[in-house]
Amino acid sequence: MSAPVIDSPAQGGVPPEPERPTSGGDSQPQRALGARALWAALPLALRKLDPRRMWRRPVLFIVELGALLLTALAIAEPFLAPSETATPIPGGFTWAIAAWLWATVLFGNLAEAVAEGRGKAQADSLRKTRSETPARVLATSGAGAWDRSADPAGRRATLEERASSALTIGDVVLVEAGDVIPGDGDVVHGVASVDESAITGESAPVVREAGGDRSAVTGGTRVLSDRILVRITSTPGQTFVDRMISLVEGAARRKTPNEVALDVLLATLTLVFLVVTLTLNPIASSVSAPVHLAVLVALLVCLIPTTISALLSAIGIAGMDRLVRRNVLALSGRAVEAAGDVSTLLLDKTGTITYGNRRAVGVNPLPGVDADEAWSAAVEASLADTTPEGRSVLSLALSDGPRTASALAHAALGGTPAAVALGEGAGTEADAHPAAPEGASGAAGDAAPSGLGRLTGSPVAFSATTRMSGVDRRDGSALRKGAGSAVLAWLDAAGNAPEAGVRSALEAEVARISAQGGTPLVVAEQGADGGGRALAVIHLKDVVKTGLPQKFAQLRAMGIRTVMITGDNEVTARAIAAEAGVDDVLAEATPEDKLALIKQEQAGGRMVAMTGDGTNDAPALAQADVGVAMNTGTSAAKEAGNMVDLDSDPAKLIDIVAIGKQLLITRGALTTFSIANDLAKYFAIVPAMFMGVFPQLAALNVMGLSSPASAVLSAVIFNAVVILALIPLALRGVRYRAVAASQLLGRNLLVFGLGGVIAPFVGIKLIDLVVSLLPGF
Ligand SMILES: Nc1ncnc2c1ncn2[C@@H]1O[C@H](COP(=O)(O)OP(=O)(O)OP(=O)(O)O)[C@@H](O)[C@H]1O
Ligand SMILES: [K+]
Ligand SMILES: [Mg+2]
Repeated sequence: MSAPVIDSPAQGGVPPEPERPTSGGDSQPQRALGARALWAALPLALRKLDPRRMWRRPVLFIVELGALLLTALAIAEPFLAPSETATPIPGGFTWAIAAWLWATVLFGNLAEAVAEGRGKAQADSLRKTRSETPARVLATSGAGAWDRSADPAGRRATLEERASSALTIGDVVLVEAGDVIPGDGDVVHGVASVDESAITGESAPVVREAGGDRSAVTGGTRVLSDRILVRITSTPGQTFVDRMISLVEGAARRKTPNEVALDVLLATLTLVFLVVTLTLNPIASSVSAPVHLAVLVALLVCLIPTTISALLSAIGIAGMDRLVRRNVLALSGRAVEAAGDVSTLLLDKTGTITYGNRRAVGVNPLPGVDADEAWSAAVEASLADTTPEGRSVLSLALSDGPRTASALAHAALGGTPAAVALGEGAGTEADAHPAAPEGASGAAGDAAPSGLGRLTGSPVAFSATTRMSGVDRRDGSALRKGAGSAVLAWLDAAGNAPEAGVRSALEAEVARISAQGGTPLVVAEQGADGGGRALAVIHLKDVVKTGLPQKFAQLRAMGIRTVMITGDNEVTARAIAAEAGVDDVLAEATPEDKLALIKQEQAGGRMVAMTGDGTNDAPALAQADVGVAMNTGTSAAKEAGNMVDLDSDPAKLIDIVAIGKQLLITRGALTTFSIANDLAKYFAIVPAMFMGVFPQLAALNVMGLSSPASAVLSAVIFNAVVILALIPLALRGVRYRAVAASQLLGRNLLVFGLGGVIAPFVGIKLIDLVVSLLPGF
């Protein structure tokens, strides 16, 4: 819990944001914003005074120029002939104003520096994961070594030791239990449990495996068991951890379009006040002596919106930092803002709503098909299927299938070229399986693609668009397994629609599996001569993540509609949707359908968030306003989204939306406060400036300030101090509560608008009481 150190006057009644402990990524136990944090940020704040950096913040840049000008004037003044001015100026006045203008700029820089400094400790601990590790690179040229369709020569792969910093995209490295993964990549062979705590802070190991939606691994994490082949997908220096570091340090941050727009508005306002101030003397010259330069600059600085300009970037950085503390990496500030306005959340099913560990648990023959034939077809249709689902069919057949199917599965699981490269004997799995006949393992010398044992023909890989996988046999016949509708359409197209009896049995089986939330895969065969039939239904099982219904109810209360979009069939989708508690489902969706749905929602003016993990979700993640990729997902998904959730928790969007809303509200509130504040300062300074000339103006001196010089200096001091006082609020954020936006707006206008008007009157008066003690003021 960060303790509010300085309470701003406008903050009354806004309870501090409740902060939960996060599972990890937060190496600082406390982020209390005390004097220590401000002190630690001072060097950076001083470096930010460099005009080459300053000009990006035009309002503060004007203040810096004013400070420079008055410093020069203060130095030169003793050597200049005294001239009469409208305001009586005591000695040291110019110095005092100049000093407080420097303080104003410094406080503005401090706000940004403190915000940036908060990620420092985490960045340092992330840096440790980037240490150099030796990598064992597969020396056979590129893909051939592990590609199943490669020439059998690929089996003679050798390993070459190389430094992790010398890896290039496309290298395939061998990583074994105990090794640190040398770079970001996708697992192309094998399954391993991986300790990702260095990045996620979560100590439970995660499973990473080839082929599916859980294939991405991050450099710097450690393999705990087994061995995997990883194809490197990013060059050293541009890895996920590198991006994380620059993110938590705020180095990668760019102004969001909204911030740019606000900046332009504030700069325009500044320009207007600049013109007003510059024309003051020429206009007043007929009735009055000129206004002293220090008073003019003070007036300008008090009128321009310094408060919000100083705090603007800190508010944005703090929003991203709050996400990091909840283990969400926002890769763009724009996404954080968009999150505040999200009204629809689309979620992928497998791996997002479910754990994504979809495994075959049964192969059920259809009427007229014997078990042997059904299982063998299921295995054969999975021989070339590299997805975890496909491999799970082989493992199931190996352990539970009839003898022929089991032997076939055994042949396929042993002796792939990749397995040879890994040093796996062609009989690793056979040892556990006595039924495996001699000679079934290893496919060397076979005419078939190496390692695929009995696969004679060309493999048909799974795609989310066809929703099928299988094999086209040499003799012209073909096997397919996949979504019921897809396989039936495949049979139908060749005039092989199953007869009524089979069809109803098939439908009953599909319905039975679907009703349990399982994924049914129908296996079918078509001969070269035209005949064809459905053979079996494979039951894939997955588990819904816990605690989702309550979380989705919370999203509903926030006005966000949740829609699950899945490639799975309607019944399965509905079963899972009911269990998870989402509002709506779109079933049998192809990647194009997902994309189209997002575009359609966006066309209706709605902000859309999407969470997903698969490569087939990537286009949708990229199109969504907020695209949250699960950390368990593929590199492509993580690349496409603008946020990554290290905890892979679809309900994380609740936090993301709350933080986005809080960011928008905080910025709105502080903008209101800043502008209301500046108007009030006008009443302090203008009467003071001309009181000598127009005594009637004394009526405007409602605060009863001690002298014109004290009034001007007090206003400048207040203007600087208010920035410092509001830094904690800017970083912590105005508390967001799930109430109607209009209610929130009204309340904030009242608190921050009224507060902004009243605060300077009280503050300036108090400062004036102190300043008036100075001689001459
Ligand atoms: N290895 C496979 N072989 C054949 N068909 C498959 C395979 N894996 C999945 N399918 C079928 O294709 C459909 C779409 O699969 P996929 O996992 O790509 O869907 P998705 O759009 O990512 O949706 P979700 O991940 O939410 O289930 C599945 O529902 C299933 O019917
Ligand atoms: K100001
Ligand atoms: Mg998916």
